Amino acid sequence: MSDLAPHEGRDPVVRVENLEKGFRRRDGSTVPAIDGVSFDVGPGDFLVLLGPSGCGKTTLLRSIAGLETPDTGAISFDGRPQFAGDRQINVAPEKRGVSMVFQSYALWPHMTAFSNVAYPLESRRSGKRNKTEIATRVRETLALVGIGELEQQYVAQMSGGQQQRVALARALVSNDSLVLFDEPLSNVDAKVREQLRIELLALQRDLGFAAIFVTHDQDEAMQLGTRIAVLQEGRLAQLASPLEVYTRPANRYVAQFVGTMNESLGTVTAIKGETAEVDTGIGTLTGRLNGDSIAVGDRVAAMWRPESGTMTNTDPVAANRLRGTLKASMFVGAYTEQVVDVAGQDLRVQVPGPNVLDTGADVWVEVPEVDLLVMPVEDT
Ligand SMILES: Nc1ncnc2c1ncn2[C@@H]1O[C@H](COP(=O)(O)OP(=O)(O)OP(=O)(O)O)[C@@H](O)[C@H]1O
Repeated sequence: MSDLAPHEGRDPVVRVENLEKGFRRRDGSTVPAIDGVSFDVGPGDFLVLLGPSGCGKTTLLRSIAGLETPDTGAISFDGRPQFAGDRQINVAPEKRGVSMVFQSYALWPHMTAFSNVAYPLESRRSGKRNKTEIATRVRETLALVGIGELEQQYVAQMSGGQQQRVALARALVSNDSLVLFDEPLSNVDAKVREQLRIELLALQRDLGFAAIFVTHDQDEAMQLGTRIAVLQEGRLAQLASPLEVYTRPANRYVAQFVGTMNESLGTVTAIKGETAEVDTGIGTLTGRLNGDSIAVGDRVAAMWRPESGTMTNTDPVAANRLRGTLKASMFVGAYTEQVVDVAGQDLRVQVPGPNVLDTGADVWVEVPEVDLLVMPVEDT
């Protein structure tokens, strides 16, 4: 899959073309960590690379930073080649003019916040700035990420959240047009993580840099990304807006990985226009075709999201009525997550407010046709 598009006459901030990178295993086999990936990142884009462990996110990000050398393909920044396999071009990381924030912070613990943040300016562009200019810029940046008062504190004496703010300041201090993030929020607790996400988005919008952000956390991807690239064994399974990835997943792998899906496997018994009827172990389900070339007799997955279903104790009239027993009810605050046993399969339904039915009650689950996706099963 490719996502190269013209950007109104100007070069994209990042262009990745047909990138490939394999790692040799001890047994002599090769793992294709990046397998023919192409995409553009425009000015101000926030691209999230999402996927499970081992799908190639970090290798792709490190290749863009210049910390990993791809086998073939090309990477350019603003039209300037950084890597070109066929032309032996491979610009050194420190010459690429990008900043990176790591999961491990990668700070010097026995140096102050100020010294850590000043480092890129002193090492990379010392010729252009004098000491006073550097100090002003460092202080501005520390204030920007909310730790102006900690400038003389040693990093080793800071909380995880404060250290990650120092790492963020160090990435922003050079004012690069591209900042790369490798799971930067996974070592801080849930509340701090949430706060840092909000601040990061505001900073990115205000400063206007393009971001590429690696995560395996689909909530984080949905919250941060202007676009999400879902990776599957080194390939791009889908690259689209969070809304599109959620409502029109490109395949079953994406549907299963992003958000929660109820899934019943079955066989197509009829197709009418964009709608298919599927014979499943829990009854006949009707939904939207989500995939090319699905035919009668094909093995498919009927999938729908917990918030698309409704649960009642009276027989509904519409299609996709499923009779079951309320197995569990979990009040989560904004909604109640219901688990309904339908012919031995646990289905999840989210209903607003608290539950009014007793566990063990006979219930009906109803799913609108438009919210049920019929997907091929052979492509995962
Ligand atoms: N230095 C290496 N030597 C050999 N194999 C490697 C090396 N680095 C990565 N791999 C392999 O390449 C594949 C992609 O790894 P990568 O770290 O990019 O995945 P990831 O999606 O970032 O995973 P995680 O979320 O766990 O960091 C995996 O199969 C991994 O085992």
